[in-house]
Amino acid sequence: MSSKPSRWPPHLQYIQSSVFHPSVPSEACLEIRGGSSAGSPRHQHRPAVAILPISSSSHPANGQHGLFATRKIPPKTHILDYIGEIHCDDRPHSDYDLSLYRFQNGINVGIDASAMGNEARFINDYRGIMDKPNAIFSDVRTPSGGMRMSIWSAGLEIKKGEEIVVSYGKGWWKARFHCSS
Ligand SMILES: C[S@@+](CC[C@H](N)C(=O)[O-])C[C@H]1O[C@@H](n2cnc3c(N)ncnc32)[C@H](O)[C@@H]1O
Repeated sequence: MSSKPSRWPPHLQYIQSSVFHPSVPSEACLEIRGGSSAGSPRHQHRPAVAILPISSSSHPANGQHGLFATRKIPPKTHILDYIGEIHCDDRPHSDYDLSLYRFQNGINVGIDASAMGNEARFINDYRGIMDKPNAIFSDVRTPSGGMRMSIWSAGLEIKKGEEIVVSYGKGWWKARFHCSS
C-alpha cells in the first residue's frame, strides 16, 4: 500500500510511518522506534476507513472532513495508528497534535499530524455528533518495544458508514474554547 487515500488534501503529506523532527533527542528516538526500523507501519493494506467531507449543517465540523468506517468494525478492534511528525518542541497552535509519551526527565513527545500524517488525523471528537465516542486512543508497545498511538473501536461494533469519533479530552477543548464540558 503506498498511494494516498481518496480525498487526501493535496497540500498535506501522506505518510505511513511517523517521521522524527530534529527536536527529538537521539536516545528518545531509539526508545520510540523500539527494535524495529523507524516506525514501520502495522498495516500493509488499507484500514477500513474513508475520509469523507461533512456537509450536514447539524454536524459541528460541517465543511470539514471526518473519518468513516468502510466496513463493520467489531468491538475492541485495532483500526489504525495515529501517524504524524514525532516531536519534542511545543506546538500550541496545532489541532492535530497529541501526546505520545512523557519521559522521566520531563521530555514530552507528541505526534503532530498538522502537515503530514495518515487517515487518523481526520477523526473528530464525539461532542455534538454522538452521545459517546465509538473509538478510543490507546498508547501501545509494538512487539519490538516501539511506541505507537493506536485507535481502537470501543465496546460496541462500529457499523459500516458510521463516523469514527473519539474523545479529545476536556483539556483539549478547554485549551481552545474555555468551555466547561
Ligand atoms: C484533528 S482535526 C479533525 C479533522 C478535521 N475535521 C479536518 O477536517 O481536518 C480537529 C479539528 O476538527 C474539528 N472538530 C473535531 N471534532 C469536532 C467537534 N466535535 N465539534 C466541532 N469541531 C470539531 C475542529 O475544528 C478541530 O480543531
